[in-house]
Amino acid sequence: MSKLNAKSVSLRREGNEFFNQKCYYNAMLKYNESLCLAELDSETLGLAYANRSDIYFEMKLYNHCLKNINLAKQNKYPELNAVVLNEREEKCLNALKQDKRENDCTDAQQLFKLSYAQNKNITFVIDCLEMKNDSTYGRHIVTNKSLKVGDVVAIEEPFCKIVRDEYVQQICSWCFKSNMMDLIPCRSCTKAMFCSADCETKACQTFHKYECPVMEITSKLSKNLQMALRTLYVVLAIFDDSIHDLQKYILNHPEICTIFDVKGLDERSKFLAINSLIANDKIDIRKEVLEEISQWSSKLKEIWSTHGDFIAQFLHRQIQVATVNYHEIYSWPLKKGGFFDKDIDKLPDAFAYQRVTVSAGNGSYPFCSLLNHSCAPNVGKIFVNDKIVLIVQRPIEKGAQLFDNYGYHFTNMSKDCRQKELLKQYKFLCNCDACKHNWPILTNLKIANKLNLNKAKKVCRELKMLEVNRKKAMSKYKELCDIVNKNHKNFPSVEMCSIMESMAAYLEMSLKPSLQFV
Ligand SMILES: C[S@@+](CC[C@H](N)C(=O)[O-])C[C@H]1O[C@@H](n2cnc3c(N)ncnc32)[C@H](O)[C@@H]1O
Repeated sequence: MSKLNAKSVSLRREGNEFFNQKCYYNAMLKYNESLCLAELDSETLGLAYANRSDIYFEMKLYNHCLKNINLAKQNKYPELNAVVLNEREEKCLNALKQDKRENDCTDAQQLFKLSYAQNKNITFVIDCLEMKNDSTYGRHIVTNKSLKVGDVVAIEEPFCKIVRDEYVQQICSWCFKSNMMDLIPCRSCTKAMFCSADCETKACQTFHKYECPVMEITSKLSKNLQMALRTLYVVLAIFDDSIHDLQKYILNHPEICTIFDVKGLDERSKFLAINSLIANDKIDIRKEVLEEISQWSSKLKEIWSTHGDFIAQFLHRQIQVATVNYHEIYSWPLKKGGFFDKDIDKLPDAFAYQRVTVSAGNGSYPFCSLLNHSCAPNVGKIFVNDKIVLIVQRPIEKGAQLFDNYGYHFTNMSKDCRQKELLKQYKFLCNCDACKHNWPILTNLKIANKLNLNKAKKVCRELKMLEVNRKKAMSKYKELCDIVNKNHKNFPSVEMCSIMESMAAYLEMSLKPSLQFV
C-alpha cells in the first residue's frame, strides 16, 4: 500500500474517537498510522501533526506539543484553522514558563559505562574478556580476572537490526528510540518512522534506500528471512552498491574470523564477524523462493540477474546464522501497565512483580553471539534502545566462562523441557550446573538464610511501592548487587533468586520511560 490521503483521513478520524475517550495511546497509534499514509505536501499531513500536538498538550508534554505544532504549520495545516493551533502554542509557551516539574531526563544510555578499561581493538568490551574454543563449548568467552555483580562488561550496537512490523509506528526504524511516539514518517513508504531527520538520513543511506519501495511486502516475511534480506542491503551499502565487490571480498576472506580476530572495527570487518557466526545447517530454503523474493525489488532483481547463485548462498547462510544467533531487542511498552504485582505474602511461592518489556525487533551482535547458554546464567542483558548492555549477575571467578541465558531459565522451567527446547533450537545438550545437579524450579527451592529471606521480602514490598524514578531505582539496584556479591554462596536459594529478580527489575525500572500513555 502506498501513501493514500483517503485512508490517512479515515485513520485520523479513528484517532479522534480515541482522543475524545482520552485513550491517548490508541489515539497516538492511529495518528501515527495516519501520518505514515498521508501524501507528501498535503494538508492531511499537517492535520495529523496538529492532532498529535493535542495529545501532547493534554499530557503536559509541552516541548513535544510545540514541535508538533511546528510540523503542522510546515506541512500545509489549513490557514482557516490556524487560530486553534496558535492558541495552543501560546498556552504551551506559558505553561512551559510555569512548569516546575522535575525533569527526569537523564539519558538512559549515560547510566551505563564499561566497568573496566576497554579492549584495545573491540572498544565496546572490557579488556579482561578473552575468546576460547574447545570441543565441548565451541567458541566461548572467559574472563582473566574476577568480576563482581553489577560490572558492565560490554555495550554492543547491532550490526543489523529490524523493528517488528507491529512497532513501526512506535519506535524509530534507525535507532530504536520511542521518543514518546513523536516520530516522523518516511517520505515514501508507509512502514518506517524516525525520531529525527538525522535518523531518516542514516537509514536512507543504507538499507532503507533499497527496502523503501518494497517495505509493505517484505514486512510480511518471516523474521529470519527479513533479517537475512536486510543484512544483504546493509552490506551492499557498505560495498557502495557493488555486489561484485562484496562477492570478491567474501572470496578473499575465506578464514573463519570472529570479532576477536578481525583487524579493526570497520563495517566490513564486522560483517565478516557476523558471517562467520555458527550456523544451523539443517535449515534449508529453496533457491526458487529466494528468486521469487528477489523479483520484488528493482535493486535485487538487477543484481540477481548477474549474481543469482551468490545472493541465494548469501541469504541462505544468513538465515542459518539467524536461527542460533540473532537476538530479540526488548523495549518498554508505551501503554501504561508497568510492573503489576502478585501477592507479596506468597513469597517464597512467587515473585512479587512481573517484568513487562516487549520484543520490539531483532538484531545481530557479533560479540554477544559468542556467549554460550546456561540455565543459571552469570551475566544478563538489558537493552538501551538497540544496544545490548551486558552485566554480571553473579560473581565470576578468574578463568571462568561467561554464560548468557537463551530464554530457558531453571527457576521457571523443568530440566527436561529446557533440554528439549535447547536441543531443538540450538543443537546442544545443556550440561550447566542447574542441569547437572537438577536444581528445582523456584517454587521448590530451599531457603538458605532466613535473614536474607526477610530482606528479599522487604525488597519486594519496596519494589511494589516505589514510584518510578531512575535515580532511586539505580541506587536500590546497586544495594542489591552488594547483597548478591556477599551472599552468592547461598545460590541457588529462594531468597537469592528473589533478590536477583528484584535486582533485574530495579535495573529495568531505571530504563523505563518516565511517562507512558493511558
Ligand atoms: C550463539 S552461539 C554461541 C557461540 C558458539 N559456541 C560458537 O562457537 O560460535 C550458540 C551455539 O553455541 C553452542 N552452545 C551454546 N551454549 C552451549 C553450552 N552450554 N554447551 C555447549 N554448546 C553450547 C550451541 O552450538 C549453540 O547453537
